[in-house]
Amino acid sequence: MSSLRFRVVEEAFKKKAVAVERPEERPSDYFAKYVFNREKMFRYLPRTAYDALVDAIDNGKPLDREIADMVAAGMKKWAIEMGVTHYTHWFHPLTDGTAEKHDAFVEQDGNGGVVEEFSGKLLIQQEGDASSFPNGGIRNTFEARGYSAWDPSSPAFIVGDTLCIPTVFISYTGEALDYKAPLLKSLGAVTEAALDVCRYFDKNVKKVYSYLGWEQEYFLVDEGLYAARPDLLLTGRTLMGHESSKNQQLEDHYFGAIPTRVSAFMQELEIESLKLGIPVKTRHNEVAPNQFELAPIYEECNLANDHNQVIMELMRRIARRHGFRVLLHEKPFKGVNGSGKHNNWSLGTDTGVQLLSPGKTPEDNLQFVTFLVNVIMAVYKHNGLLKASISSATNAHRLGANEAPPAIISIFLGSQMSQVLDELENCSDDTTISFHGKTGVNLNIPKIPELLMDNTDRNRTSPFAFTGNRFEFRAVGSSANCASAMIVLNAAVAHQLKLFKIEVDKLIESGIPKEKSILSVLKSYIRESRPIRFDGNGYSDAWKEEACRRGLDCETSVPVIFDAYLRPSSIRMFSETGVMNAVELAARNEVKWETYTKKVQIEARVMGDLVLNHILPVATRFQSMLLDTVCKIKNVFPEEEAAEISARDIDIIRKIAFHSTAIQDKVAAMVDARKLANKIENEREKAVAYHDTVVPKLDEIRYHTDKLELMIDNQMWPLPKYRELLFVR
Ligand SMILES: NC(=O)CC[C@H](N)C(=O)O
Repeated sequence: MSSLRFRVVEEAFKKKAVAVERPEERPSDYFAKYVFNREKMFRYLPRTAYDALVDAIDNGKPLDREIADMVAAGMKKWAIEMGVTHYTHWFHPLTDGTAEKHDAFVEQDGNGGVVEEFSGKLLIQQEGDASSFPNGGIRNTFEARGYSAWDPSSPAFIVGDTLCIPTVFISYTGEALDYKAPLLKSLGAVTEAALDVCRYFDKNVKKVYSYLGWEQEYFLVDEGLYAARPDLLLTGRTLMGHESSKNQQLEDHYFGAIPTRVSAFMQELEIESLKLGIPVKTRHNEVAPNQFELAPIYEECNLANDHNQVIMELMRRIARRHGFRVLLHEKPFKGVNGSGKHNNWSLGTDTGVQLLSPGKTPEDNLQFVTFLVNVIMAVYKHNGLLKASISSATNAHRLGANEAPPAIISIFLGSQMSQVLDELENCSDDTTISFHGKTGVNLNIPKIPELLMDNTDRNRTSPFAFTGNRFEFRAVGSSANCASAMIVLNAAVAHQLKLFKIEVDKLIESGIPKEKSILSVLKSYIRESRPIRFDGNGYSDAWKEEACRRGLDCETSVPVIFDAYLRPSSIRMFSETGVMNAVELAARNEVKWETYTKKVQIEARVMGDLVLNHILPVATRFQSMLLDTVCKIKNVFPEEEAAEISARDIDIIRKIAFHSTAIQDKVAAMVDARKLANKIENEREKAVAYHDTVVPKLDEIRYHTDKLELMIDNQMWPLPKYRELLFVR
């Protein structure tokens, strides 16, 4: 009998919700308690330092050393009052995680004692060992320096006894080694390009913001059960497991009553998030059993992304206090919904206009259509690159099934907006615009309903859906750093808006009125970008064929998908927007290929260990028990009767032999494939070899193991089964 499995199941069943200590104040009182936000800046900084810092945050003005010293002193004072003893530069290396190295404030005072100090120098910049983080060959170990530099646009915050300072991480030669540096550059590019275009419509606009509202999906699994699954522990997903008879078919989990242990976890997570200034808003059961979702109110993109990184860490920590492990993997369980992190993206102005929201007047709507069509055009031109931005070894398991979009980027507009664009494209130039003297311009832009139906049912299979006032990039994976997708999207839209402006300006210079120039360019874009628009079922084979015919990127091999970063059109787009140069792009791809290989390699090793040391020995033992029974039957009964009685057991013995042999052979083949792939030096070719020769073996081994799970005595099966992992809570 498998004692560990039964013990953990029994213990999990006994667990009760952990009591959560609720603060006495209301959320609005403790919101951002641990954040050095404007209110605290005002309180703890001299006026000159406050003004300079606000100018740096709002307008990117550089801060001088003297001001940095004042800011550091104010931050330290606040942090020490909050009981803080350490500080850290907090950054996002290319690992899909965060990094922090804590230093105490203490310094020797020269008299045998210590004082607590924190200078502007330490706030602004710190040296780190770049070669110990993924760097794609940019830093060799013998010249390993890199440094982290303060990002004043994201406020410092306190976790435990440590003051965390958001920073970018770059090599000494200036290349970005993280997600934040290129994200900030892409945001600078898009807000500047969008501002230029906004000025066609409103000269009073001074600033444009790029917003992000992420939705974090995740699973919770009881900690004991998790510990009894080496595959979950080491790879984040189950490499084997026959599907549970009941899973999500009844659609009874989605939006259902939140289980009590989970509800306690969510309450604590929300309290801690609010204290860190994260405006968490929505919580609910997701589609798969034991799957849940959390979403905040949207924020400026860089801040929103920092908050997502903070919250993933918080989830991991708080889950453990509640006897759970949180699974952020995109597809922890085969056959049920995977987890996405839908990125709701939009642009807005300092005058309060949402640029992707239909307006009330025809002029407003021309502005709306301008931004809408340019986004569509950017996504069309860079659809392969956008796919590369969300692709990973883990997300590959999720795409294409259970409400996750397929591995082809297309845009869902919904019938109303599609109709508006069709009408625009087909109307003649003269009938489109008519002037009414000085009172303004009458644009015969088709009437756009103010409230567009958010047709969520039909956009479920769309990777990029328009939802009335924003786009929802649904293909992003739950474990990803949103920045990967946001860098590409913001940069591509920035580039597109710049091209648009050049074209429109040329027409205006040739004497064509502004509105007419804008419309004429838009019409050509609507025509050109038509292939990216698709409102149908993204899962159908017909769409796959159709998408290839339309010239959309239909590549499904993750390592090959990454090639999109190095296409001339991508390099041009990134360099012309100043977001990344060719060296950085090449280095990042090295990291992507290497990470892909290592993830598959780890899975292959875990799989080999599990089947050889956990599953096959049990299969043999059970088979031998059946053989015993068959022999005993033979001793007791006449030959014919014995054959009849033991027929079922003999059948199972044969099947176990068949599947066990298959597993043995396939593990050997997988090991050979790995050995061969490991000899390849080129990272891209190695990743391709892993994809083509190792990944299929994992699926084949799983097939046979899952068959064994169905025939071996339940008492003997060593790993917690899907029904236990998904339904015990
Ligand atoms: N209801 C939903 O939106 C499901 C989304 C799905 N879990 C995904 O992978 O994206």
